[in-house]
Amino acid sequence: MWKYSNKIIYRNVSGNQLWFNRNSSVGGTLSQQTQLELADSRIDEKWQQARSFGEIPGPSLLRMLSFFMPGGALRNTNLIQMNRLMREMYGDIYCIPGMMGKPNAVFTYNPDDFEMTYRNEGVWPIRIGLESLNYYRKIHRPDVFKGVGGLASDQGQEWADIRNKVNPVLMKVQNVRQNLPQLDQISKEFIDKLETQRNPETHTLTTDFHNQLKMWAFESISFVALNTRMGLLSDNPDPNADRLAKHMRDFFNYSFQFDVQPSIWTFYKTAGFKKFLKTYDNITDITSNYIETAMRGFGKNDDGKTKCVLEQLLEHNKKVAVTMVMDMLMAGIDTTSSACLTILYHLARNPSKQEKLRRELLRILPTTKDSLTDQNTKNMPYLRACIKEGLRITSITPGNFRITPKDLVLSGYQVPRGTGVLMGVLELSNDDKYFAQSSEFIPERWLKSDLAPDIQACPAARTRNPFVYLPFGFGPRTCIGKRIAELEIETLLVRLLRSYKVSWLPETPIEYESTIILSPCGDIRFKLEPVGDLM
Ligand code: HEM
Repeated sequence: MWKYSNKIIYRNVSGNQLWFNRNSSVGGTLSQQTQLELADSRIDEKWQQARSFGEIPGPSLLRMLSFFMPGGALRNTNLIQMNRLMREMYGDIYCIPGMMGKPNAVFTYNPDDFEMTYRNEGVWPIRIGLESLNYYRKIHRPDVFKGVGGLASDQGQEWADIRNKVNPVLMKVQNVRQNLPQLDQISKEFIDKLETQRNPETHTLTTDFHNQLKMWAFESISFVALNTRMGLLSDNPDPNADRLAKHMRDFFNYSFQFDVQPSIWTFYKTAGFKKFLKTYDNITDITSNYIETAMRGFGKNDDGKTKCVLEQLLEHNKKVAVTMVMDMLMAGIDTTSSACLTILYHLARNPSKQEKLRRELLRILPTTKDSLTDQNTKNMPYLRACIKEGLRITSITPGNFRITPKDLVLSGYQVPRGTGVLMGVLELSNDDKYFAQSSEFIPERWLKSDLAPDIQACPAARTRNPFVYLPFGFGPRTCIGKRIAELEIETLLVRLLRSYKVSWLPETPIEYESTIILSPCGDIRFKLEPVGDLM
């Protein structure tokens, strides 16, 4: 049982002591929403034998701040570089002191710690997410959201209330797969558009491929969430869809600035933060209008068909539907497009693997005019292995976060409840200790059995520890869009690699910027050479 009481745990870096301030909050959001159990402290033998929290390596608050000053070790680094440098300085477990109302955060690169953290996260895992969104919905616009913060930012019972409602709608494979024909149609239109932007002599594109992929991802997720075609892949997109796409881009940039980077907005609403609130307003207004329009069409001509995602969400109530649709749009564009681009890049750099995959795809779609169906997409083991392998090498979410509701022993240290635990999974999934030849793209490590004489399963190249590969997170709070993302990515990759032989043109590897996810950046150029039909 969770009780109403908070404590903040200060860490005395120079000594071994801990001291508690019971009336303070553990993070602004958390203090309002989730109360950490205040049971007796752990006294079992394992806990008592563990080294104290204060002994975990790591900088003091002042030293941490100095790292970001001119000439400091972490000045101008992105999140990935920052974590790597900190790991070099302090080792596989270190602690960063809490600042600006945030709790202390322990960073760990030990899979046993990941397992311990997830196994003890309870039924209402705490992952502090977009605090700006929580502020917007609960404090700035209670008139619209009436106390609902949404999946990404609510905690405790409030989070569980929404999650229980939307799990059957979004996590049930069959319910999500009913969108296959339309997602396939969207992917076909994407290819048709690429054809108009492709130079038939050089086989290169005249437009920004990453941006086109974002439009595909937007069109796909908005169809699933709103049952509406936005027309973003056509020459005449709906003007509101165009505006929404722009606000979504702004949301991503602002969110990095105000939710990830240190910011004073919780104390003082800067002009930049006010613009962010305006962006949230625009997204809310446009999304609500789309929902109203879609609702007017429901009930007509449905001929007993399975209800679409939006109709199913509206059956719970409109508040849940508006919140969830917005969350799907905000979480489902950059993630899916970045993941697709990443997997495509690895296939482009590994032509022999791409050829093996194409053999599978030619069986599924002998001609590009054929459609994808439940039947012909059932058996795509090599494609699924390629997707896993791409996300292993570059998990676009490089780590995951929990506030532990229980006292834990991590890597031999006491970690008191209320502490943030950051699990650096990307580093481990690229470590030869866990995946043999970890820098190589070997989809065969994910196969259960041999597919052909030249496609032999190699599970020995894979770690036995399941906590070292978790691109969609773990447990009751795992990504709610996982099924949708998988369906979208599979559909697009089948269409793209069935239509073109893809190669990577730049001399240098793909680069990433780390914002709220890892996003490909810099010189992104592919060569797309058409592949003919079998007959
Ligand atoms: C390749 C694409 C994607 C990746 C790699 C990804 C990854 C993740 C991860 C790692 C989490 C945290 C899970 C945890 O804490 O255990 C998460 C949460 C979430 N994702 Fe995704 N995601 C993707 C696509 C999507 C899509 C398409 C949607 C839209 C429905 C979505 C919606 C969400 C939401 C709403 C949450 C918060 C869930 C909660 O706290 O209950 N994601 N995602």
